[in-house]
Amino acid sequence: MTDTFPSPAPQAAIEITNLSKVYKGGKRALDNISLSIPRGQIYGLLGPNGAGKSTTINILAGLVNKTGGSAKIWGFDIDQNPRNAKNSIGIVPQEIVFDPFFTPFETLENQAGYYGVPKDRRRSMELLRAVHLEDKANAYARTLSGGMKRRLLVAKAMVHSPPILVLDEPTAGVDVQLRQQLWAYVRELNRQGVTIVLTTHYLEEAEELCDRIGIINHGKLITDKPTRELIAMAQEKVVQVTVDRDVATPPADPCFEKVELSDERTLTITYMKNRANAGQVLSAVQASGLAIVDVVTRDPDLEDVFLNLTAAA
Ligand SMILES: Nc1ncnc2c1ncn2[C@@H]1O[C@H](COP(=O)(O)OP(=O)(O)OP(=O)(O)O)[C@@H](O)[C@H]1O
Repeated sequence: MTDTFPSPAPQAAIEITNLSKVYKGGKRALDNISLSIPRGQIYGLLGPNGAGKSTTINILAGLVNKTGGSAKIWGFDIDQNPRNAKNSIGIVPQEIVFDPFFTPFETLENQAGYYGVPKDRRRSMELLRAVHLEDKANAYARTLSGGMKRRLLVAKAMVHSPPILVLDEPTAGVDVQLRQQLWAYVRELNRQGVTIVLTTHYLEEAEELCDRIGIINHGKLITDKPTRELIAMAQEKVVQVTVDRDVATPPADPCFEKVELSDERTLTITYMKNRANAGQVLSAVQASGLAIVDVVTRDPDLEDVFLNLTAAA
């Protein structure tokens, strides 16, 4: 598939430089964002409600006019080369919008026509199969469930075989099983060389899927790092220690950030990994006269990082 993509094949699939957006009425939705999304990755754009994620994507889609900065899609500047920029990207919007009187097959054929894909190069049935809608090919779109409509939107975004697929909150309202199917397809596209950009509220989803994550808050990019590095930034660690007898008052120690009694014999201790390590924490428990029977640790996850970063910004 990759060799059918438009050239040049740049290092960055998307390059955003000092991008700003002030809406009519004065709302500054994006404040000087610079971001480079590497080719071939699954990139997650995260942020709380109203952070500016959809604004960023809508600028790339040509649906919202930026008020400052520039953006390149697959090396094509969205102002200087809008046609090639548009042909290089497929966008799955947050809102479900279809003409309800067309069937899924017709919807894809119409979209292919819009992009000027010749009839012999169209892949409508193949795409419907890929998103598990083959048996609905000739049903009216209005009879599809919400999850089916969303999968049809993904197929619709891929009719012109773009090298970049952007999904704006693709799994909102999609049940767990369909979500898994959707991600399996997205992963498959990525394996075929398609760069994926997605926005999501589901941190677990981003953590599981994305190679790299950018976090936007109040229109500013507050971090942009490989997922693993981001998770390593979480400083809070939690260790649960089961001891050999009932405890009335939990022990105190300077290396504990917080200590709670989860039950009579279980201490839940939070410590900062830049200031203490598990060995020190356990020694402190033993030094208080308690013998340790069991230890369970919990690794920090993206949620910890996200909360820390968005609270600090
Ligand atoms: N057409 C508009 N006119 C004025 N303000 C807008 C418009 N669209 C969005 N905004 C504002 O710009 C800010 C960013 O909105 P945006 O939709 O980009 O955020 P988001 O990160 O996608 O949020 P969500 O996850 O809720 O979709 C918000 O404060 C929003 O209210």
